[in-house]
Amino acid sequence: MSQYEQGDLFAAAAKPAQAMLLQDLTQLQALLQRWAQRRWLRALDAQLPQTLHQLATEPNALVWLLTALLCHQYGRGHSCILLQDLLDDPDGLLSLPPQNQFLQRFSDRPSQLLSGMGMADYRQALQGSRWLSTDADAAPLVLNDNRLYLRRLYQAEQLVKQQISQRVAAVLPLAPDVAGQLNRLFPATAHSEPDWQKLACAMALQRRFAIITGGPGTGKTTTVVKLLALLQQGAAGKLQIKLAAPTGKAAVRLTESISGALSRLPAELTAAIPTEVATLHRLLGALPNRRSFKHHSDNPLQLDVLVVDEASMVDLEMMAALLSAMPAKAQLVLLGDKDQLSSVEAGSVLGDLCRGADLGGYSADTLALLTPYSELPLATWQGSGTVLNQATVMLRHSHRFDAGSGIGQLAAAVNCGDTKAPSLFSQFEDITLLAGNTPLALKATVLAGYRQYLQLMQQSADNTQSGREQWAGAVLGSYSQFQLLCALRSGDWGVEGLNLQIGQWLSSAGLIDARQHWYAGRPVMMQRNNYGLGLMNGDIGITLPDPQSGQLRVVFQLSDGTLKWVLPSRLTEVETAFAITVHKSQGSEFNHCCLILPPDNSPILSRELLYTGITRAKQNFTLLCANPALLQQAIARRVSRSSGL
Ligand SMILES: Nc1ncnc2c1ncn2[C@@H]1O[C@H](COP(=O)(O)OP(=O)(O)OP(=O)(O)O)[C@@H](O)[C@H]1O
Repeated sequence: MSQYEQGDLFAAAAKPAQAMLLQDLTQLQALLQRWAQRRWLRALDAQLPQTLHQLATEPNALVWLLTALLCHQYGRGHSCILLQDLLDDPDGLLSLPPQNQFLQRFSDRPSQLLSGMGMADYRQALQGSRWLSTDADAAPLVLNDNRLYLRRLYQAEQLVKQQISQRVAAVLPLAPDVAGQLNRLFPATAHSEPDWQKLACAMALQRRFAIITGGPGTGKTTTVVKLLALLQQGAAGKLQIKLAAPTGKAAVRLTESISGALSRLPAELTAAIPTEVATLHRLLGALPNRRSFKHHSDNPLQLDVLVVDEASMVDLEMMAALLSAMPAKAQLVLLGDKDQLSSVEAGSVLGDLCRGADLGGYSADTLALLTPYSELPLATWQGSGTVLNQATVMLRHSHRFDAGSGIGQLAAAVNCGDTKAPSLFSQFEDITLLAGNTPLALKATVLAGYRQYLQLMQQSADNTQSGREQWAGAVLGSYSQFQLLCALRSGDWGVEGLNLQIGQWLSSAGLIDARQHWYAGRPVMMQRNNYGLGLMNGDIGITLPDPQSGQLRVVFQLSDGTLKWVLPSRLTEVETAFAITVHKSQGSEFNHCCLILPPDNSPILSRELLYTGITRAKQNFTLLCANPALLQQAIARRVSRSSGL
């Protein structure tokens, strides 16, 4: 009999009923089922302890509970549970009860169940468990420094740490005339700040791993193109350079922006730089129905330099797969905006890697690498930053948004937690706040936003191949002018409710006929990667009547710019995309973005969510918000994901 069953663990517990529950597996299982029925946990979370128990019996109910909670946290994007956080604020950490139920009173909240527990209780329970990995035994849980992991995630985190440390340790030699070349590509300016683009280039030239982070329009692509030109010039032969992005949509965007950046450089510098961008899954060679890839440490990628854009969307396991497939001598450059929401899957890798990047935190050695290329002294950026700070440069000046741009000002104010940000709406024309009567305002906004592409769709295309492609391309282009974003998935204010409502409004306006599940004009978003079709999670297509056959097809734009026509019946995992979550909008930009916030407070409303939503807009941003007080609360709230990076 374990100590739990003897009851001494709960001797000091204030709530005997909860203590009983943690001594009795049957009662605990019933509790997990109850939480799953309330949709507090996924069925998978409640089931995992049972599945593990069948493989290796575990009599301790506390271990069962921690395992189910760990799986729940993994589903919410956390790589691990910090046991101290679980002790301090279980309900807040676990978001149980969840966002839409948190105002109700429940007597079986985690805080009540776990009250009276201490760190020693957790450690004692876990260390006695067969589910905990030891040096000799690869079990499913890992306890490291009071962080509890699923072993897969722990291994991925270790691999990322180890690989990056190794890559950052080496300093690569520079070509003799690199200072002159950098000066030609980055002419001196009268700015009072160092030229961070030039310094990012100087840093990445000398490292096998570098991160160039910055907000929208800060010149990440411009800088990386110059970097690639310099690397190629300094190389003995032609370099194998590859470009990648986490989603198809992000790949299309990078292709466009790389082509734009190349056109601004002299042709002799750009000849060897590719414009073709692969998704990470394709680059690594995803294997059907498997987590592993064709390329890994024993079969590395064949390349000299890899640039990965939109790195904030790369989750921990993908980053581990990518790093292990990198040839030891090759250079990896990550581009991304560290302040955006993290990946949908577990991990907040870019955010974690860039922690402290705002301050520089450069060691004397790193400053010695950068100083020869800076017109201004860099002493204020010296510090005792992490190993990763030594490979990271943050671009700080947006060249896309000038001082007259409300989008740029609003994004910056939200990002630094300035609660006066809402006052900017009255000062700029490109940002609009619609507070108060939200349904009416929403209806007017989406009808105006989606009318144009639907009317274009109704103009028939000619029957020729080129006529069909031109028409479909124009409809897709027109769709991307406007997008409604929301914070939640379920409920009236989530994607589910909003898509239904918008479908009805557009039908009443005669713009679509939504009586069938598939109808002309229905925009859909892929919810999973479909390698057979070459479509990735997050890709948006539009259902169109094929002018040649008259049948409905869903048309997607691929990363090389071509269109793919797919039979609707082949698309099983798609959702209507009149409204999409901010999470799913990452990697995309729209001329006009409208973000709608729910009327009630919710932990999901955060600074990162607002910032990511605002920065999806290129020309106009509208915020629909029934309760403006929520805006202040969202700006003040930060997302934090547990990880050991
Ligand atoms: N140093 C600079 N001086 C003037 N204009 C610049 C400079 N750097 C970049 N730009 C311009 O700013 C715009 C945005 O640059 P770029 O696309 O490189 O930024 P980005 O950070 O990659 O943007 P995104 O947020 O879309 O990823 C481009 O029009 C580019 O020409």
